[in-house]
Amino acid sequence: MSAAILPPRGVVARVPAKVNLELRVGPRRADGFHALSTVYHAVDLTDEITVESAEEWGVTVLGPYAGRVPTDESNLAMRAARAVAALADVDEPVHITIDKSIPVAGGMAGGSADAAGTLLACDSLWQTDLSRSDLEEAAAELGSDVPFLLTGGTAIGSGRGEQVVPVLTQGTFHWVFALHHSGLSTADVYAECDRLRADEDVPVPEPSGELMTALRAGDVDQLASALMNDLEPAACSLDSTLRKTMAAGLTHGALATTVSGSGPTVAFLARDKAAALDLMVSLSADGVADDVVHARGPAAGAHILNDITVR
Ligand SMILES: C[C@@](CO)(OP(=O)(O)O)[C@H](O)COP(=O)(O)OP(=O)(O)OC[C@H]1O[C@@H](n2ccc(N)nc2=O)[C@H](O)[C@@H]1O
Ligand SMILES: Nc1ncnc2c1ncn2[C@@H]1O[C@H](COP(=O)(O)OP(=O)(O)O)[C@@H](O)[C@H]1O
Repeated sequence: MSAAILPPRGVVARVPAKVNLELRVGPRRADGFHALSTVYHAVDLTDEITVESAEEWGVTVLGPYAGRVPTDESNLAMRAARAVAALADVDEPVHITIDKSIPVAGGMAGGSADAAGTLLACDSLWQTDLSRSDLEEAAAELGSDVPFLLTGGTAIGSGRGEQVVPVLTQGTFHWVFALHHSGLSTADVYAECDRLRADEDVPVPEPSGELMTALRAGDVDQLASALMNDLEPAACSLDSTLRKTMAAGLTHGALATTVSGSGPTVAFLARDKAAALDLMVSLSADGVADDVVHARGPAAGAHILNDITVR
């Protein structure tokens, strides 16, 4: 007698953080967003999202950054769960537990990552018949970089960042991230970027060929010379400590540095794992960041780890 196939009581998803290898910011559009050309790169610094059937809707956040994440309806994971319930016409409350390692408001899409992981976990828990494109559309409505976190790997983002095309990447790249727990508001950094470029004629951005060549070849030195982020001056203008952090990493042998997204996380590219670990020790000794972590890219996008079918 085959065991009955029980629907899962809970589902666990893992989702990566991201760094922007290239972030070209165009003019602000009529809808308030900026036209972007960016190259996203997922790294194996991850959050784990557990979604379980419950008597009422709720969110719990675990980990070192828990105190800085809302647990009401504004939580991006809760907004994602509500979105799947509405799309699939489901009325079954869930409790969402976020085991968080991705820094909050750090420029690594931490909240967007949780939204992407929860979209997948709820879709699996409720065994909906939503298509991948249904989930991608829901992701784009939750945030401009949420669709990339469903995809993972390395990809070109355009539009406001929600249009994602994967990019062929050879090899593994070793990164060191210098975290600043103060955080920066993404909207404030974009506004500061506009202020700093007020009298410039800002072109519609296009991806650079040098970066694509470096990624296809897995050439870390060519990648180092291709990193760029138009939001870097704005992030540094709002957080004056970033330039000191960036300089320290270069002094200690990082191949290159860039502010991750809207910051304040500072990303350093290392030649290999040994160089990354040495750089972590030096940066920690310098005291130029609140925390220093090593991560590798590219990493997989949001994916289901397992179903919890315990009754
Ligand atoms: C800056 C980037 C770079 O990848 O990442 P983070 O640093 O946030 O991780 C993204 O553009 C962030 O994406 P995301 O955080 O999803 O932004 P959204 O929630 O869509 O928008 C938040 C706010 O950022 C500004 N915004 C966002 C995207 C965009 N193309 N232009 C903008 O001007 C708008 O003020 C918007 O109200
Ligand atoms: N699940 C979540 N994880 C992190 N931040 C969240 C979450 N839900 C809502 N937020 C709010 O979203 C804001 C931006 O979060 P985050 O995506 O981490 O920033 P960034 O895009 O700079 O990485 C935070 O200030 C936080 O209050």
